[in-house]
Amino acid sequence: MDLKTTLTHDKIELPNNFFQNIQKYKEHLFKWNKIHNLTGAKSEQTINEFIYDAVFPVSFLPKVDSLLDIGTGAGFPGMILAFALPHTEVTLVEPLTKRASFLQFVKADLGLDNVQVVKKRVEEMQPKVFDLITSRAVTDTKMLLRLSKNFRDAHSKLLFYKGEKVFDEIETDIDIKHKIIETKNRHYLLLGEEL
Ligand SMILES: C[S@@+](CC[C@H](N)C(=O)[O-])C[C@H]1O[C@@H](n2cnc3c(N)ncnc32)[C@H](O)[C@@H]1O
Repeated sequence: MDLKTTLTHDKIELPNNFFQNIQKYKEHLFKWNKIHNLTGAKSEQTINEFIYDAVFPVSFLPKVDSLLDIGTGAGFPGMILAFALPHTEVTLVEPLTKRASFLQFVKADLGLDNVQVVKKRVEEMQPKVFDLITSRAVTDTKMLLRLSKNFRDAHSKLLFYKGEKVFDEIETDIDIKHKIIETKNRHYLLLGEEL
């Protein structure tokens, strides 16, 4: 996949320095991933697919001032969204030392003023309301709703990156409005009282 061509074709609005940041991020990820097991995505092709998957929601998300990404791992989707949304304060919560250190290194090296890395489990964070909460490949929807309780109010939106299992997950007692945005490889589950 040629990431730039695909994103330009999809008319996804991105800041001027987005691809510069992506280039540096990928270089760091390749180096760190050789030593530490940061992500299963090893080839450039797979990493480009992960980046596309992370950033695609910019095409349908409302403007948000603050974002919490639960379990960012090596950067998906929170770090990629932070490159795409430089005016959004992005908090990345990740308990594993190596992954949190990598995120902190990327923040420092790329000079990302809008990123904060919290090396904790989300349950250990002080309560605070965010406009948007994201999460990919961490746990099921019911548990994510439980884990995010202290970090949202009636105005907040949640965006969970899901596969086809999403249909089973939303059949259980979820008492919040939702929409599913489907692409070829992804079911984006958007939730919120005000949808
Ligand atoms: C399978 S990885 C997915 C990482 C990344 N979101 C991605 O899609 O590539 C799950 C991540 O969630 C983190 N995690 C697990 N439980 C968590 C919790 N309670 N709070 C915050 N992060 C958690 C793990 O440390 C791990 O890095």
